[in-house]
Amino acid sequence: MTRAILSLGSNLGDRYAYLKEAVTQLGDSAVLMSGVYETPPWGDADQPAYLNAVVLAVDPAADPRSWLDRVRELEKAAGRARDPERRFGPRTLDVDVIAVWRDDDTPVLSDDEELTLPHPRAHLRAFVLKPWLDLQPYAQLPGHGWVTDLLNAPELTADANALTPRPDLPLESLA
Ligand SMILES: Nc1ncnc2c1ncn2[C@@H]1O[C@H](COP(=O)(O)OP(=O)(O)OP(=O)(O)O)[C@@H](O)[C@H]1O
Ligand SMILES: Nc1nc2c(c(=O)[nH]1)N=C(CO)CN2
Repeated sequence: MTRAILSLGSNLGDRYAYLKEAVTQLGDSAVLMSGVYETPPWGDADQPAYLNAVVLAVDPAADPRSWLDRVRELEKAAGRARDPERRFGPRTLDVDVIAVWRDDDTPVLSDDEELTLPHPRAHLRAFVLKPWLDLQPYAQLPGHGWVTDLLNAPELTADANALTPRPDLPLESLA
């Protein structure tokens, strides 16, 4: 059994519908959903604002690799509309595997290009860290320490302050 923190993002089309559909497809494995946040684009400024959220997913049958297979399926179902020339460009749905833990709570570490764990840019992204804290105030990002310390780092202050909670767009009731 493994549990995973997954991050969801969308900035094209009906953004909320894409997030809801992803949670619905995760089904019983989606155990906890964060609030949804409206977030300015990170990494490539010339695109619309994103909706972002984080999900704690648990599955007795999932090995680390199967989380990657699942997120690819979710992105495929959302049409994966994105420009291959723009690495951090707009997309209907982006689902990243942020970190995975085994049953005994040990984190899965991987430097495989296909599945790097923890996600190599998670510690730089307020749009991942802030929603994650909603779910787990004492969360630690393996190899990087407390999520709250990462979010409060001076380099992330501007990004953290620019996140807007969207309580009008709940995901909790969908699982
Ligand atoms: N932890 C991870 N979660 C999701 N994909 C990963 C991870 N580690 C490596 N990858 C690989 O990254 C590839 C590109 O993924 P994706 O299209 O989501 O990247 P991106 O959205 O452009 O950038 P980012 O991963 O920084 O959000 C995927 O095909 C996948 O195999
Ligand atoms: N705010 C925000 N910015 C992004 C996001 C995202 O989910 N939210 N995803 C990206 C894909 O790599 C690039 N930039």
